[in-house]
Amino acid sequence: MAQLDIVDVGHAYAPGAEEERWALKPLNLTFESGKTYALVGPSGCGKTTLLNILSGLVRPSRGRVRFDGVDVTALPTKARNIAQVFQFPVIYKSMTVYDNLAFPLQCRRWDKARIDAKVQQVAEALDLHDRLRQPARRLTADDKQLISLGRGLVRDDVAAVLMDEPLTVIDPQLKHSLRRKIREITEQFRPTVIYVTHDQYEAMSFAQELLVMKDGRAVQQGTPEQLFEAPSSTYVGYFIGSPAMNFLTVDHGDGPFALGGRPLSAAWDVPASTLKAGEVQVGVRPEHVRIVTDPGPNTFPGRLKGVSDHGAQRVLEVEIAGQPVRAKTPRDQGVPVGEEVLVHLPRAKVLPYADGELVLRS
Ligand SMILES: Nc1ncnc2c1ncn2[C@@H]1O[C@H](COP(=O)(O)OP(=O)(O)OP(=O)(O)O)[C@@H](O)[C@H]1O
Repeated sequence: MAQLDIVDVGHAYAPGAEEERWALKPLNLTFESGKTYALVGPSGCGKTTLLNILSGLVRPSRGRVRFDGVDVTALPTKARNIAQVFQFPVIYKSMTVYDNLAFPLQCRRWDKARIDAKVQQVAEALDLHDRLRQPARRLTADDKQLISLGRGLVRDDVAAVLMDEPLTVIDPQLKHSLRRKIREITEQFRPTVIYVTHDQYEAMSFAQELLVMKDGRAVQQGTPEQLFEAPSSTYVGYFIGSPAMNFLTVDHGDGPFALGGRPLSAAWDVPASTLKAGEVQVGVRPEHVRIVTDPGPNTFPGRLKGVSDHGAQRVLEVEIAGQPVRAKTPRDQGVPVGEEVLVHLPRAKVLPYADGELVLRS
């Protein structure tokens, strides 16, 4: 498996377009060997363009693509030695499951015994070992998608596995198990994986690192935990997490922040001199918001506006100083009686944002 480097790569579909309108603004990225990455963001943010630049389907308007230090920018897809899994499973319909998995190795002229050992190993991992003699066309869509992945994994020399929304056509009830299966397999075989999805939950539960994209830019890269605990912008805070992060506009003068006339402390102090005139917000995840019975620091009177069920948890819709706040609480905690509630925002989990960007600890 290879390390993939994107060096000052940018792309415009319309030649001559000004850089601000490029589908992918010039950027530098490293995808380390053996790690799983998810490119995540709303439709049109440039995920597929970046993936296609890695696969060679799109030649970037600018910059270089390197696999293990070798410049592959000018190489076509088939010379890059990558495996691809698309939205729709790609299988050889007339072949058995065995032959689908064996085909890439036959093309590489492996001997029969070696092919057999490798196909058996990968089929075991995919849970397809008892269906190797079946025609591949008879399998369900999720199993066909596993074959697409398996065809990449049988090759020892594959540089990376690129997946573009591989769960799109899978039945909702099978998505969860297929995602778990793909994750188990990638942990076992440790390929370099770049996985494109617009679904943040899919990205968070699959990848070791996420790259959040917006308007052709990579706005934050980090582990699921880093993106959850410290979104670098309100955009990432809204995009990652369910429900989204709460953002509350606060008053700020020379002293600490205030919400509805009461002091509100953030995880770190932000000197007033570092804040420009724009809007200042604090962000706090619904998972960290607490409904309490006693007044205290960072505790605000609120009104309970609604309750919704999220499986094992409930989401309480509260209003503090006229602003909506969501609290995610375990189901067994019960629902407060009456409309008047006290809401605690734990200081360590309250992050400061100015003009939509996280204010870093100075
Ligand atoms: N072949 C193309 N020709 C012209 N413009 C394109 C082409 N492909 C993509 N674009 C534009 O480039 C931008 C980025 O598209 P891209 O498909 O990379 O985004 P995406 O995040 O993968 O979105 P989606 O999830 O909808 O595929 C969009 O504005 C899109 O309309």
